[in-house]
Amino acid sequence: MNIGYLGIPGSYSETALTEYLPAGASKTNVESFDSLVAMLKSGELSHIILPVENSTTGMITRTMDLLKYENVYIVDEWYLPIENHLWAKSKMDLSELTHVYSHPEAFTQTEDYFKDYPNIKRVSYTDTANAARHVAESDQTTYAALAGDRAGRLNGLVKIASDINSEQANTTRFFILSTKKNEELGALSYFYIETPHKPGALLKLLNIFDEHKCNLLSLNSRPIQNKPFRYGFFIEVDILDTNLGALINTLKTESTYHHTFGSFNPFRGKESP
Ligand SMILES: O=C(O)C(=O)Cc1ccccc1
Repeated sequence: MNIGYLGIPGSYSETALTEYLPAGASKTNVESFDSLVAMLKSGELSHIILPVENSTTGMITRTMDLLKYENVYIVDEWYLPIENHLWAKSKMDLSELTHVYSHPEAFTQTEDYFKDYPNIKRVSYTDTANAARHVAESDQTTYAALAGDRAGRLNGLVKIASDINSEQANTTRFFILSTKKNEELGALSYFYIETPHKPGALLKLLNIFDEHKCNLLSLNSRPIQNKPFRYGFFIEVDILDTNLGALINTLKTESTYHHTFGSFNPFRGKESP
């Protein structure tokens, strides 16, 4: 098992993967979400880990949108509590700060904090750990990185602002994906479905879940590319009392496009060492 993750050691994806990693599996660092999906499809990686949902900001569309039309499946999930900190080369006053480097997802989670610092320029970087490395290697003492503890410490930086998330309980959910479905059924399933553009189409779809005794866990609508103001739906359900095969067959009758991301078991928490 060779699992690809975004960034370099210390990134949130790598931290989640280090906690998740099954015995004997290896980690491969990759520069972008697109490359991770491409390397999974080509067979270069057997699995990838992607951040997919955040407790503060909801579905992470920049990853989920990459999966809609691919034959990839969710085999497991992991939850990582995330504290974003500001890291610089040395102790400094926040008023001296000119640039903050980070992954866009970390900026989304800390939006409120930066309202008080309108002069600080936020610069997108490949991942939070690479942003920390960039600040460590730069000559500029007015630069900082927005990143987690491991990224800051691994790059020898100094914390200048601690836990600046907009919400206190900030947790990110990760999916572990493969091109092979789990052989055994898990308790959860996840779908992406496009319906005919007709009155009642979504209602018909939701009725199917009801008829198959599925507890709906989440529903997110996303614009369909090149079809302005038309939407597809990501739907997550509990399938404990459901015949998944029968459910999928019925869903197909009411959808113009349908992908089932297999089924998987819910996160049970970190095992104690
Ligand atoms: O940039 C990282 O460290 C990542 O792994 C992406 C990310 C950023 C913020 C929250 C979760 C994942």
